[in-house]
Amino acid sequence: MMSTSSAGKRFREALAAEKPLQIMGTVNAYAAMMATQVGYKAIYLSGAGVANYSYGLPDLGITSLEDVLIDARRITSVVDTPLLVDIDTGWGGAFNIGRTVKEMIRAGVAAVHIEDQVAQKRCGHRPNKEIVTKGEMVDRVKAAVDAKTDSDFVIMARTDSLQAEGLQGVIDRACAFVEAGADAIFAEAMTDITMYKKVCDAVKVPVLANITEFGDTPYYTVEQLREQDIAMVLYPLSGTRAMQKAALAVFEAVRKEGTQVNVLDLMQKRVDLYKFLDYYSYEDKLDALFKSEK
Ligand SMILES: C[C@](O)(C(=O)O)[C@H](CC(=O)O)C(=O)O
Ligand SMILES: [Mg+2]
Repeated sequence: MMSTSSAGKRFREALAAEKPLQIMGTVNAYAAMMATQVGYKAIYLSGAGVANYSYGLPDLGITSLEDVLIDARRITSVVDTPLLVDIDTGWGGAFNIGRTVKEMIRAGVAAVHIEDQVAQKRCGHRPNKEIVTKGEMVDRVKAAVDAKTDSDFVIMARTDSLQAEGLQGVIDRACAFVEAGADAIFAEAMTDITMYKKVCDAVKVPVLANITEFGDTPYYTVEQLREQDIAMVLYPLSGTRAMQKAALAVFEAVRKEGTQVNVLDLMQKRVDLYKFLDYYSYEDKLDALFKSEK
């Protein structure tokens, strides 16, 4: 049963129900179904995920609004779980950002995060990131907030400023973005757990911690982050990275050994696939249809 309440409202309900809210990255519709059935109350479409795995491109601001919308729509078509989407820098000036927000809401997305990097952005956990001025990012946030057609839709402002401006820069920016109407803050690439509390204390909106792998942030637990007052924990690509590693092992084994028998354990079984897809109920309907035609 698809829900009738707005996706933004469902995201806010999830935030109220779980602290910190675990947000699991789901690179495609099927991953979204699995994460939902495992019990995640919110899911995520990663910009890096779309670029890397849907388009075979690095996460450098090369993909566009429509590229991300295609993947977002596929997810919102099959699950009600509120979806947070990475819109990078919003893909342009104020009018572009406004259009991005409206299209995301139309696509059934619950929340987006927009960041203060230059258009030619990098992954948040890479060196030499360049950021726009606080004023320019405030304009981005205002354009995003202004474009909301659902007041419950969540605009999360991400700041990549730790590298260039230190923690004080992060805090100053976060406060300015909240002032401009941001509903939540994404404190990107924090390097020490105590930084989170300082950001949370400075702003009165929910703050997200990105616990991505192989980056600048240690693997803080939900428990540790709760103590810092963090409201959301993001795992943008955890399942996806595991999928790629398993697939590579299978590709290599079949090529080398001429059979897949030694890598079957890396694969999801047909019965499990069908369970997550609710395949059997489709088959039952099909059987009933054919029977009634006889
Ligand atoms: C969250 C992120 O923006 C993403 O696109 O998933 C990336 C994640 C990553 O590269 O590990 C980021 O942190 O920049
Ligand atoms: Mg990203």
